[in-house]
Amino acid sequence: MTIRLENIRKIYKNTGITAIENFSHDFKDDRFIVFAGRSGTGKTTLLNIISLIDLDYEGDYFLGRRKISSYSRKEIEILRSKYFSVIFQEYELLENESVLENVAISLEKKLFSKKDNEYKVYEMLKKLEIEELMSKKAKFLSGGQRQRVAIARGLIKNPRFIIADEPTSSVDDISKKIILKTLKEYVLEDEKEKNFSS
Ligand SMILES: Nc1ncnc2c1ncn2[C@@H]1O[C@H](COP(=O)(O)OP(=O)(O)OP(=O)(O)O)[C@@H](O)[C@H]1O
Repeated sequence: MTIRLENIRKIYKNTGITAIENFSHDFKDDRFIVFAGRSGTGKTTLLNIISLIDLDYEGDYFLGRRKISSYSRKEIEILRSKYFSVIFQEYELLENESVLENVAISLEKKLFSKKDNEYKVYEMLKKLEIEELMSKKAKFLSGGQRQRVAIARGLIKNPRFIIADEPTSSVDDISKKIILKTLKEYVLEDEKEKNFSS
């Protein structure tokens, strides 16, 4: 599946700032893409548009063959939760819940038994090297561990697209390495596993 952006222009109405001007690109779902650029060049703005958080822009956005603007708000919400996982720098966890609960929350509970869910979470935590923290409450975790929990939560629902805005900017070096390795492996792994075909 491809995301196609055509002539995207974003003006923040409150300030009149043009954050994106005439941006066009095709994004394939089997690529690991990094946006680099000076502060204020529109990276976060673009990620918000791609992940269907910001719908207020000019230009066309195609998800697969269909234009996003042809869907209702409700349908867009469903698309967002089905196809995207978004990971921000300021990760929000349920502080009084365990790591297991924090990650399992994004699984479709009705599809699996509790035991199956636990196993899936365990396997994902293992990839991020935090399986030993499974029963620990979120409030007792370090910054790097918290971000790894957020990544596990994003990946376990098997999204087509994972959008991460500076996911390693405020974590320790070991967490940084593990996060990048896991994200790359996820993107480049066999396509067959992912949510339905394009
Ligand atoms: N909510 C907003 N309202 C008004 N202007 C905004 C808003 N968010 C961003 N901007 C402006 O849009 C431009 C692009 O900002 P954006 O945050 O997308 O850049 P960035 O490349 O992600 O920056 P950084 O690397 O510092 O995170 C900037 O000039 C910024 O001031």
